[in-house]
Amino acid sequence: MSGFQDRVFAEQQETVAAFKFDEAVARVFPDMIQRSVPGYSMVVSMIGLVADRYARPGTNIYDLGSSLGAVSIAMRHAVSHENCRIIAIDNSEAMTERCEKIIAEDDGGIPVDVLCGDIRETMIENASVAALNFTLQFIPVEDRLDLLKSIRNGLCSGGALILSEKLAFPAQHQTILDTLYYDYKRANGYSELEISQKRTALENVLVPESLDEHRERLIEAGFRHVVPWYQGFNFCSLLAVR
Ligand SMILES: Nc1ncnc2c1ncn2[C@@H]1O[C@H](C[S@+](CC[C@H]([NH3+])C(=O)[O-])CC(=O)[O-])[C@@H](O)[C@H]1O
Ligand SMILES: O=C(O)C(=O)Cc1ccccc1
Repeated sequence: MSGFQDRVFAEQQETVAAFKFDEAVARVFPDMIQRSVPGYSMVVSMIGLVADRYARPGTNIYDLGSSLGAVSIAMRHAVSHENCRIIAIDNSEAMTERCEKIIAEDDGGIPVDVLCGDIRETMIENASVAALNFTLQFIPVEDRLDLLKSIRNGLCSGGALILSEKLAFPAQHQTILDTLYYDYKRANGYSELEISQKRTALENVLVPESLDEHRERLIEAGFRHVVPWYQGFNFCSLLAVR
């Protein structure tokens, strides 16, 4: 994967525009996400492991909001079942163009289709596994339930959704976790200016919700079990089983 350093918010901007997954972000994305999401690499590789447990032969495996395809690559190396197909979808052309090339250079066994499109308009079918790895947080809150229902309806019985998100907490815990999260960013080389400009850019774009809100919505969408399996500061990952 490309080795460009994330300097997207390094220079003072007169007005900070809303965060977009454009060319500038896609170019530095591996560095940006690695330095911005505690436990990102581990979560991605664990998704491979979880996918192999829930995948069924002859089914589809969805990577929703795939960015550069890190989750698709982890899954295609970890899943051992016959005749599976991975479908990686993202609505950023800058991401899917790069993702196509990265997937083409990877030697994993399972075919991966990279599609540029909106996951809210994508038909999920014959699926045993779906991953929303830090994607649902960018979907407008009012659209989240319908998306989860469409995933649930496309999953076979016993199929799994892996949902990773930045979480919101009650005020006192939020303060503690925000402090630790900014420490994490600083420890990864981000300046105060970068931290503050990115925070502004993400306002109303990345909208975190509480663990209870996620749990309740997943149950309302028809998932039987919701199991939190990872938390690093304010980031978590849940396994929801149909
Ligand atoms: N409506 C939408 N339809 C399709 N894609 C969307 C939509 N909205 C946002 N996206 C896409 O969701 C991705 C979210 S990043 C996922 C990381 C990846 N999963 C990873 O494991 O590396 C998370 C982050 O950057 O924190 C971006 O590529 C958006 O273009
Ligand atoms: O940087 C942040 O504040 C985040 O919440 C994580 C992130 C990572 C990559 C793109 C957008 C947000």
